[in-house]
Amino acid sequence: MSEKVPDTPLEVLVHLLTRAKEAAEASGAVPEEVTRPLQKALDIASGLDVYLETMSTQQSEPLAELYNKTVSHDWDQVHKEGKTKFRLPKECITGHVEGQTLKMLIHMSQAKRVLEIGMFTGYGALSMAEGLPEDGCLVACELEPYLKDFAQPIFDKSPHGRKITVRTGSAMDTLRELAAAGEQFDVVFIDADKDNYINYYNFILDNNLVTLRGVICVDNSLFKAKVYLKDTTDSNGLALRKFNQFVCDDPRVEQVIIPLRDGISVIRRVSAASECARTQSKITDDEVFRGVKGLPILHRLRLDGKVAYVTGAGQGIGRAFAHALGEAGAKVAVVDRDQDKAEAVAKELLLKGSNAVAITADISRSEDVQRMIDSIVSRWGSIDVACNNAGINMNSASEDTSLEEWDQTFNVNLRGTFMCCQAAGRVMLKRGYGKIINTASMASLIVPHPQKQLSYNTSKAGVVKLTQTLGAEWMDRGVRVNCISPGIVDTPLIHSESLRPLVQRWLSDIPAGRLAQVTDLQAAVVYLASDASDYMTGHNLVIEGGQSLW
Ligand SMILES: C[S@@+](CC[C@H](N)C(=O)[O-])C[C@H]1O[C@@H](n2cnc3c(N)ncnc32)[C@H](O)[C@@H]1O
Repeated sequence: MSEKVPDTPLEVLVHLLTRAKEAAEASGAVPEEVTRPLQKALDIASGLDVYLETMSTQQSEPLAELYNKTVSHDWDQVHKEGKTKFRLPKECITGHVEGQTLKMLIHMSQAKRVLEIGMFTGYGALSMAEGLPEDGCLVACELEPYLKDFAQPIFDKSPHGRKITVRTGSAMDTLRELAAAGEQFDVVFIDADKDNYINYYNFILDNNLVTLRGVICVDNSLFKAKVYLKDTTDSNGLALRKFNQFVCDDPRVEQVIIPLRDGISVIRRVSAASECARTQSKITDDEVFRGVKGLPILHRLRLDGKVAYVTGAGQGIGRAFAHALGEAGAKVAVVDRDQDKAEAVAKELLLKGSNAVAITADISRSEDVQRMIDSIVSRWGSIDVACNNAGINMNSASEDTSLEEWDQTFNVNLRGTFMCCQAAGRVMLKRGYGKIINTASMASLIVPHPQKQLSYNTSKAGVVKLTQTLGAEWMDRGVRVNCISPGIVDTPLIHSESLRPLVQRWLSDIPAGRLAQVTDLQAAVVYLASDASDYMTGHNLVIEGGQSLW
């Protein structure tokens, strides 16, 4: 069996230490003070890759199949038969630990679009695709059409394979086509012909192929240590040395070389503002250009560290609101009259990595409302976002509506919402900051029919007026009060026997042609909870698929 050619600085080290140890043993005259540390150095160096392999999360089945198929393939024969232009060494493959690293980077950067330059048999491509969200996509550039046919059947076996599109031909041609089509990527992985690395890199930056907050990763940037060994004559080693220096001197970016396998450079663009200052470009350097507090718009919607509560969060709209606020980074108190439901939703949030607590409270009882506010403040120190969502709906013809129904509806929908606004508002006014979001209803604007719900409609109209009044009164003290008015939401309630026949009737009244899903309302609550909506108060944000327009 031919000896394995060392492929990384560490493998070179192991190779050299092994040779030294063999020479020492053969000579028989090397003292123990030398052979013992030599053996220790060899153990450390030769154990590292094995340890990293063992301790990194195991590869998926399709990746394992891709790896085995690649390393057992006769690439020399394929080349001899003229099926590939170049002789491809199986060592080209990124492999398990590097694949897992790339997948992790994709997760961490929350990338949705990835570009790979140099796919080989697709190990890196599939690893990165595994880290992408369901609607993510990866474009892989590969010179050899043979490799596309090799990889595709295994991509097809993976649920992530459909995210990958392989573009065969010269990578530079593909880059030009992508740039002409205005494509942009969050992560670009350069792993093709080494002497073209600088050209790929410059083309990507000059044509904005990588997004402003994107990352370029470069493989083999240590090139078996040849980038820093003085006696290097190897053309690829010299190309990589030149490339690393070029990137290091490039004021457009920051870079770090991670000494994993044969080296991975991670390169990110520095802010546009400093690039403009450097090039003295004529720009209007204001918050529109830089972003408020330097944040791009999507980051301004984040709620990291904010304390929120949602009433009626045990199901339906409230549950969706609680998830949305948690996903945006807030700590969420999940409040419901039903303890089991509140606990179940709080558990869902905890499972997703949010900080959550369940609180049982009936918001029509003033002592429950105060207890809810006090327990949130004592647990998390304050309240930034109050989502007063709990409500009830009863149907009756107006001439038959009992005072009991009227009082019950108003006690929860309007009196309860007022008590929550007041108790949360007192905490917020003291700090001079807060966001109150009430759930009103499209019924505050129109009279939904044919169902009869006088007390519900009037209570929700009251919620809008409550919102407008508090919004105007508290705005100059830092507390914004807005409400969301959903149309008819598709909840299990709607499918009850009595309401089911009405659904068809409602649908003919909705320009959107469907009922609202609770997920249709989630972005609105995050927007109203975030600093991005700071200039908005007393607003009734109607989300009803156009129903109130007809
Ligand atoms: C090191 S391998 C890539 C390994 C791959 N990233 C992986 O995850 O296993 C380099 C690949 O780049 C391809 N390549 C080389 N020059 C190219 C070019 N000019 N355009 C496109 N692909 C190229 C080669 O055919 C080869 O498959």
